[in-house]
Formats: sequence, C-alpha cells, structure tokens
Amino acid sequence: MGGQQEEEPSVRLFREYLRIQTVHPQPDYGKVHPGRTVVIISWEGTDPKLKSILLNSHTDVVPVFEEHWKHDPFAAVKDEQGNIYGRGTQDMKCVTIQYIEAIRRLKSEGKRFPRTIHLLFVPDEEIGGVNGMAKFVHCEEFQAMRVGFGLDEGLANPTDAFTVFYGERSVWWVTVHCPGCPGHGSRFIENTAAEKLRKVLNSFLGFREKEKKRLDLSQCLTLGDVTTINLTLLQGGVAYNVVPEEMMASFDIRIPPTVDLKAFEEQIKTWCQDAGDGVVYEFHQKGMDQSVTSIDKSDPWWNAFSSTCQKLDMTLQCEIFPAATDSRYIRAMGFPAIGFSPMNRTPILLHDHNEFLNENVFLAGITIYTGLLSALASLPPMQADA
Ligand SMILES: CSCC[C@H](NC=O)C(=O)O
Ligand SMILES: [Zn+2]
Ligand SMILES: [Zn+2]
Repeated sequence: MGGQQEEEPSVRLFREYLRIQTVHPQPDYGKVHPGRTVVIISWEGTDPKLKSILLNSHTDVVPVFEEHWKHDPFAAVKDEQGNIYGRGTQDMKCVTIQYIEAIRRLKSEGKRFPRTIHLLFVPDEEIGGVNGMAKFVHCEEFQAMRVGFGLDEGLANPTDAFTVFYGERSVWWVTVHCPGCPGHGSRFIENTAAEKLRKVLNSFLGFREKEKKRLDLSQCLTLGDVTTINLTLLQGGVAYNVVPEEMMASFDIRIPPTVDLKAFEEQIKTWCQDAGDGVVYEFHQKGMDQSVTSIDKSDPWWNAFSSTCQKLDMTLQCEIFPAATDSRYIRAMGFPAIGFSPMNRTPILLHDHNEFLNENVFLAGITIYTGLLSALASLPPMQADA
C-alpha cells in the first residue's frame, strides 16, 4: 500500500476532491464553489483568435446506499491494490483532476499552444443540468469561450480498450394517462382504467422486448444503438374496493440518434389510441437534438484525437452514449464533443455501489490527456476557425 508520504500528489488531490460531499440531493458545492456557480479556468493560447478546446466536467455526484459499500463512500479509501473507493471516482471526479494535472504537467514542461484551453466545472449534471450546463450554454460567458471542440465524460471499459462516445441517445420521459369508468371493486365495470393500462404496458414493454432481442442477438450493436423503454413509475387508485377513474404509467425511453423521432412519436400515439378512449401521453423530458460528432479521419479534431490515441497504443471503441451527459448541450449548440473518461481495465461502476478506480489507471489517464491536449491545442487554423 502506497503510504501517504510517497503518494503521487495528483492522486492525493483526487482523493481530496472525492472527500467533498457534492452529493445529491444537497450537494456541498460550497466547498468547491458557492451556490450553483459555473467555474471557468482558462489557459490562453498563443493565438487566441483560434477556436478553443473545452474540457468540461460536472462537480456533482449521485447518492449512495452506504450500507452496501465496503468503505465509506466519501473517505476515498485506497486498498492494497491501489483501488480508490468513492462516489465520483469514475463519474467524474477522476476526469476533473486528470484535466487539471495534465495542464499542470504541460505548464511545468514550459509548453504553450496556439489554442486556448478552457476548464469548465458545472453543477447539477446528475439531475439534468437545468441549472447547470443547459443554462450556461446560453450565457455570454459560454459564447466568449469560442469553443472549437469539447471533451466531456465517458464510461469505463473492462477490457484493454477505451470507449469513446461521439453522440448520445435522446431522453424521453413520458407519462401515459388512462382514464376509465369508476365503480365498486366487486363488479365487472366496463371500460376501466386498468384494462387500458394493460394495453399500454403490453405495447410499450412489447417493444422493449423486441429491442432487447435485437441487441442480444447482434454481434455489433451496443446499448447506444437500440431503443430502451423502462416502466419506472405507476400511479393511480384510492382504495382496494374502488375501481379508479385514472391510472398512469411513466416510462424512461432512450432513443438512438439514428431513429426518426417523429415516426417514433407517431408509434407512441398509436399505442395510446389503441389502448382505448381518452388515453393520452405527456412529455416530462423530450430530447429532440440528434447531433453527432464526426469520427471521420477527415475531421481535424477527430484526427488529432484518434491519432494521439494510436500513438499511445490505445484501442478505441466508438459508441453512442447510452444515457445523457452535458455533452448533449455542447453538441446541440453546434460544437463537436467527445465523451471520454480514460478508464480501461475497469468495471463500469458509475452510480453503483463500491465505485472505484485504480490509481495506476488514474495516473495513466493524466498521460493520455497530456497527449490529447498537446495535439488538439496545437491544431493549425482550419475552416472552423473562420
Ligand atoms: C435527462 S436528465 C438525466 C440525466 C442523467 N444523466 C446521468 O445519469 C440520465 O438519466 O441519463
Ligand atoms: Zn457523470
Ligand atoms: Zn452520473
């Protein structure tokens, strides 16, 4: 076990950050920055007219079920293998510190690059970014950063390879209302809410089954390439012996960028119509932006990113992110963004019990960012700079 004394300063900083309880529902942002402030740190380039590199990370983390953890999730315990346990070790406090440490290293080596690099720390990603990135991209401070290319979080990969995300699935949160005739629970009431609800559930979950099969039977599809539908909330009813006048089902739906959203909504409409009189749906979340970032060799940003990885002997797997991150707001503004958290040989444990990251994987990530930033911030003027 690496004693405190000989521990790498960047690992120490990472562990220090993990101990700040920026956990929902009441994140202690005060220890990072007061309120829900967005923090920007800029390293100005030698040619500030060129578009910049944006390194985005969120400061919040999701709650824990402490009784299921082998170590205190906010103590940043490191075991004999060098595994550091804590909420946020993967999602995404590692990346924040890796960005900072990569820049520290480059600066200490006396490097300067033509393009400006901005570090951006945003709150509330885990609850949708409504008071975080969603708002910030519409502020003049965001405009002023003159973003050319953005990096944001990705996922761990249990193999030797690294996963890179060039797009995300759209998030649709839908509630279906099934009205029906009320009456005594002892009778055969006609046209009940429950009968309609059953049809709704059959249609939505039947589609879920089909998509699951499509994924399971395919060699090349990943989760980001299929539509998932999960029933996440059921509401309705007042008493055992009262047939209710309404029942509601809510679904978390994630849709790949290749799906025709208009046609998909028509499908939902049909499922509701077919379920019976008065069945309607409403949206609580309806992501309509389907922008993806180019992963074509002809794209200078991607070329810089991928050729750096190649030089570092890294294998990349390019995928669509299955959930939602703040990258979607960057892409929706028209900027290319890649989701990448340099964690190979690591189980995917974001939002899970016993989330951890090995210190050597963490340290290797700093070297990776050092290479990526050098390449990206050195890119000569291109069309996007005009
Ligand atoms: C659509 S807002 C919720 C965003 C959330 N992001 C991380 O888990 C997600 O559920 O994907
Ligand atoms: Zn995250
Ligand atoms: Zn998360």
